[in-house]
Amino acid sequence: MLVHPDGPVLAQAAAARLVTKLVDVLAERDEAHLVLTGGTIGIGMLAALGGLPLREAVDWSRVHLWWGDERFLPTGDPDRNDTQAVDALLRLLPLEPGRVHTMPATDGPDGEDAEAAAARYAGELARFAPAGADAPAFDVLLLGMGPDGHIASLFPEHPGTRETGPSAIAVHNSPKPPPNRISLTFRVIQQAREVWVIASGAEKAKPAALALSGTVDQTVIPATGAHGTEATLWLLDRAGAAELG
Ligand SMILES: O=C(O)[C@H](O)[C@@H](O)[C@H](O)[C@H](O)COP(=O)(O)O
Repeated sequence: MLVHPDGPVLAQAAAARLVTKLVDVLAERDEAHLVLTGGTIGIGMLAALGGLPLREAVDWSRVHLWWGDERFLPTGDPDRNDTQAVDALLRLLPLEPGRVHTMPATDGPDGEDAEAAAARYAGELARFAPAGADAPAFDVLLLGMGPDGHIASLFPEHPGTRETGPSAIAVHNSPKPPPNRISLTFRVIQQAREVWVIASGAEKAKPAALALSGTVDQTVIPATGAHGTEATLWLLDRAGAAELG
């Protein structure tokens, strides 16, 4: 766990860490798989990366971008996580369009059918999966965390937290607007090599402490289920870490 003084410093430090990590991954492998998150600090981190000249150290054309969750809205809607990511950073990067795997929108081939859209995304994940798997082993999977302890669009006590089958699911009646979303499931999140939870602010202190205590089920505090196969990193600011023992 790393604790930084405040949200802006946290965003800068996480951005610098991500650049270094991607450079390391690309030195070892032809391609890197990175999962982005929405939310204030998640997008703040991307904006910080946009301001870092060091971002040019990464060969972005070899980076696959995925999303941990998406607000199921039309393409270009300002509330979509991908729209915010493009505005904050992606428009500045020399990405390979075929490696930018946005989640479907309500004006896509499946229209408003979130189940079909989630199944379509599951198919996309499977296309890039190693033999025997149905999703890539993501090098870094970024997650914001809500004040209720949710990660991606897996909300406390919601059916999605019990889903063990598909890699991507439709989520309805989300307590955080908009009500319809698409999310990766715990199973796929937990197949990532590294999971980084990034959280800032006093309202995150309690769920962070509960999740890190290891005493609460992931169906109750979903952030408990945020872990990777090689590393799990919590990146917090002082306010977010205030209730840790
Ligand atoms: O669609 C979203 O909003 C997210 O992807 C969500 O999981 C987010 O990361 C957390 O809710 C934290 O958001 P804040 O940083 O804004 O609290």
